[in-house]
Amino acid sequence: MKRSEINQAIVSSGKFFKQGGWTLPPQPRWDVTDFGLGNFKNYGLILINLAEEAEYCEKLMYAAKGQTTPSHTHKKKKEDIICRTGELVIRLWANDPAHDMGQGVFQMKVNGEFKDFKSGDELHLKSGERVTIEPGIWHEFFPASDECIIGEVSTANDDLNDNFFSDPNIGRYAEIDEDENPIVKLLSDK
Ligand SMILES: O=C[C@@H](O)[C@@H](O)[C@H](O)CO
Repeated sequence: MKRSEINQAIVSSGKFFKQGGWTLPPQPRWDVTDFGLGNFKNYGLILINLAEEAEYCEKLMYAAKGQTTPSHTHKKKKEDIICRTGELVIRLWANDPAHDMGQGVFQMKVNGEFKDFKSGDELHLKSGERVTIEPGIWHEFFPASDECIIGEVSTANDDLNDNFFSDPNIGRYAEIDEDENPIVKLLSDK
């Protein structure tokens, strides 16, 4: 992923956050990723780590229509994914969709109430709605609206060691082609 694309993503998502009244903290901890796939328009996510403590974590995220966060799971982290602005689609599986034949049946909390799901089901979250994802549940998400602000409130976050993707070609952080100077230092920058 080119540094110019990262810079542009920070500027355009920053405008959208501002427009929606989401004031960012001083020195936001930006994390912009194409999941190592080199196709940010289709596989991309912009994250800001708001709180990172040993017990809990909070993130604010942005995705534009067409950008999927590919299927993955966490072994330790339990998280609420919250649609803050726009509409978000989340696909859920009981097992790795690379191997799951759609037999898994499970329950998950949506807006605090248990609902039944089977592997591959899509959940549409409108602004203000949330889903509680238990460790071991596989999920991918993408906006149904042109742009989407997504919240995450979770137990401890460890992006280096607790993200397991279905696609073995995926890496959590982007490989960066330094075609221009960074406008901010990313979490993944040395
Ligand atoms: O589901 C998404 C989240 O867990 C993100 O916080 C994670 O960084 C995506 O790899």
